[in-house]
Amino acid sequence: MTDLDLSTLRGGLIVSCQAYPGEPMRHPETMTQIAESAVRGGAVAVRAQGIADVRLIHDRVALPQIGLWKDGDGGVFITPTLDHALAVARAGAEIVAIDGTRRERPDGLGLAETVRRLREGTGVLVMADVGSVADGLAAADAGADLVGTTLCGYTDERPRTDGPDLEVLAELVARLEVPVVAEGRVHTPAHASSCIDAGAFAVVVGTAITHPATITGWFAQAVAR
Ligand SMILES: CC(=O)N[C@H](C=O)[C@@H](O)[C@H](O)[C@H](O)COP(=O)(O)O
Repeated sequence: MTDLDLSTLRGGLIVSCQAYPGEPMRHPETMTQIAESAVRGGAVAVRAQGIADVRLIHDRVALPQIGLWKDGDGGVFITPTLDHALAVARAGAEIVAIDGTRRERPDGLGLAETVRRLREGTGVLVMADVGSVADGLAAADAGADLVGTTLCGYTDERPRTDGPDLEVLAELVARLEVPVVAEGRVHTPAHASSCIDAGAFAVVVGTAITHPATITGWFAQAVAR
């Protein structure tokens, strides 16, 4: 059962601390150090992937955590089943992020049933990662506590915008009562600020803060002649 007061996240920066399979930084200790650094920088919460990372960050970082478990990289892969979600909750995440699209889930459960059973079993809050306005409306109907624009540009419903998908963000903000979190391709402080201006409840930044290989690539490209 979480006693997280969501208002502590309002208007704040959430830092997503993730490394991908095969990468040098893919280690719970490393991701925990990144999360500890995010605390120093003023994050209000962190987001982390994988049971070992979620557990260690829960033990060591005194901030609320959005946990997820990525399984696979195509189709429904962000905490794809109820069992994945229960495991993330048991590892200590106060908020569990799950795929919140309208696509069929690998365990055949609907989103509403997944949300209900996850919440009943653990008392966590549920963040639905969505790829479109239609997804977001359906996820709120299904009972999600928060809706994130995380999957906009990663399903076939939206183009992959250069920067956050402000159009989906603003429309969800206008149409939903639950908090809408901006996530995905927030690459600069100006992007983050524009998400808040569009009404985001909070802004998640991953790559631009915690993924040095990509950031290095941006700079390498800028100096290339
Ligand atoms: C689509 C997908 O798999 N998104 C993942 C969700 O947890 C992460 O790989 C992203 O890094 C995260 O959403 C933050 O976004 P960005 O790294 O663009 O700031």
